[in-house]
Parts: sequence; C-alpha cells; structure tokens
Amino acid sequence: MSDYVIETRNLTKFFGKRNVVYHLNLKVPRGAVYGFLGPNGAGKTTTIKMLTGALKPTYGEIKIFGMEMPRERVEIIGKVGYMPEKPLAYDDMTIFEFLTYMGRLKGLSREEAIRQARELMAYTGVGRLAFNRIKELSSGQRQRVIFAMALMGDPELLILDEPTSNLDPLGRMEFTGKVLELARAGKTIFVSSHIVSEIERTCNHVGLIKDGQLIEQGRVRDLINIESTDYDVVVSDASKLLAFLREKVYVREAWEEEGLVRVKLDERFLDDFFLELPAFIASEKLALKLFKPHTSPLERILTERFNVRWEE
Ligand SMILES: Nc1ncnc2c1ncn2[C@@H]1O[C@H](COP(=O)(O)OP(=O)(O)OP(=O)(O)O)[C@@H](O)[C@H]1O
Repeated sequence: MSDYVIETRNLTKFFGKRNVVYHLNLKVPRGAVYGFLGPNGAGKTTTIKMLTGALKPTYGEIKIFGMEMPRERVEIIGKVGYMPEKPLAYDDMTIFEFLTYMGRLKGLSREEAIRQARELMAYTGVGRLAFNRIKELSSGQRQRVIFAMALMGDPELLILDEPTSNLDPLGRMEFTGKVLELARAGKTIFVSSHIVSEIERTCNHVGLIKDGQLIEQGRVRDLINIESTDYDVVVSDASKLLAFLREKVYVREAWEEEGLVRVKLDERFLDDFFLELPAFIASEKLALKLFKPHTSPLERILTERFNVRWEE
C-alpha cells in the first residue's frame, strides 16, 4: 500500500471555462498534519470538495487510502471525518440530536452514537449547550460542533476546511492542541488555511496553492530549515502567566520583554503546551490579547519566494 493517505494526479477543475484547480499532485503522508495553505480564492475549498466526493473533478485522479474517489466513495467516507467550511443545515436540531444523527449516518449503533456524541461535545467545548438548537449558536460554537461531527466514528483521516475561521485566539490555540493530540494518536490530518502562522504551529507538512496550482509541497521543517519553538504571548496579567509557565517541564525559558511574554518550548511536548495554556487562561479568566510564533520564517520565505501576500 502507498505511504500516502491522500494522493492526487493532475487533479483539475473547470467551472465552465474558468479553471479553478489545475494539475494538482497532492501527496499527504500517513500520520502527517498537512497544511493546505493558500490565499482566499486559491482553490482550497474546491479541492477539498473533490477529495470528499462532493464535487466531481473535470479530470485527474484521487486516491484516498489507496482507494479511488469517486468510484469507491462509500468505503472512503467511512474512514474520513470532514469538516466543511460552510455553516450547518439542520438548524432545528439540538447539538446532541445532530451529532447522534451524524453518528448513525456513519454506521454507529444508537448507543455508540449517543456515547460518542456526549464525549465529543465535552471534548470540543459545547457540552453545556447540548440541548441548544443549532440555529441558536454563534458561528464559533457552530464551528466546534462541526469539528465534533468530523470526529464522530473515530476516523483515520480528518479533512478540515478552514476549521478556525470563526474562533477567537483562545479557541484557535485550543484547536491547535487538539490537532496535535489527534496526530499523536496516529491520525492523518489535512487542514486548509490562509493563515501562515497557524499552519506553521500546527502542521509538519505543507502544500502551497496559488491560483489553483500547487507551487510548493513538503515538510515544513525542510522549508523553513529552523526550529520554531518561541512564542509571544500578551495576557492581562503577565506575572500570573510567567509563574504558570515556569513550572512546566515543556517550557525551556519564559521571560517578559517589551510588554509581552516570550516562551521557549521543548518541541517534544508542544501538544501539552497547546492544551494546558488555554485551560489555564480560561480558568484564571485572563484576557488573551496576542499569541503568535515569535518570528514567522515560513511567512517570510513564502512571500519572498512566491510573491504571495498573506493576511491575518
Ligand atoms: N460553483 C462555482 N462556480 C464558479 N466559480 C466557482 C465555484 N465555486 C468556486 N468558484 C470560484 O473558484 C475560485 C476558488 O474558490 P475556492 O472556494 O475553492 O477557494 P478557496 O481557496 O477555498 O478560498 P476561500 O479561502 O476564500 O474559501 C474562486 O474564485 C471562486 O469564486
């Protein structure tokens, strides 16, 4: 079997005469967290819709787990969790009903669907909203529910389309922790974004798409060629944050500088950092004003080499 969980050959999509995706050769290794990075309108959603069988390619091949999309769609879908960019339909269902229903569609028994729905509502932070209707939710809460939906049935591959676009900085940080944790549990994750710093802190592989074409693909580390384990954080109470950080085994150093807290991490435990820090910030009721990698070498390289303009 191929080592690639997702592999495409010359994947191409025209809408009428308009070419939106052209000759894409994606290679997503097993166990990778693969960032599909590109500016707005580059063709990410169109590509993802083809990968998940929602849209038929004009031509080209897609293999997922070695199986052909769309020919073996049903078998593939059973192993994939998909988080679409668009908001949910099912407005009148409660979160609990919706997730249970999605679990049933994935082939789970009623009891198992209920068990997983409960577990995933807690995991994604919407447990206390279980009996709220989808239409009553904020866009960030909906995004958490869609993430829970993608995780129903414990899929081996997650395809996430701009999963954090409606989350606040704290929600984004939590999300990074969860993705790293899922990757550590052996899942392959394909995640699209137009935010370089987010891909940089979450992903170990990257594919860069511009005007429908893949212009770079590979390991993030090979591309940036330096370790990126320094983060800048601004919260409402820096001394509390410093006291917390200095107790952690994964923090090599933490200090205050020019109004922000700089933290140097041990990269082996990044997921612990991304899980524990948001929990701490929330429990201490601190306001998170800034969180980003200290430098963004990837952003600089991409701008210089490919002349792509990025926005936060
Ligand atoms: N059904 C369609 N018919 C015609 N054009 C389309 C259709 N769907 C998408 N497009 C166009 O294809 C281009 C790529 O769109 P796509 O949504 O794939 O980009 P994207 O990289 O996901 O961008 P964003 O981050 O803004 O969602 C856009 O210019 C869009 O207007």
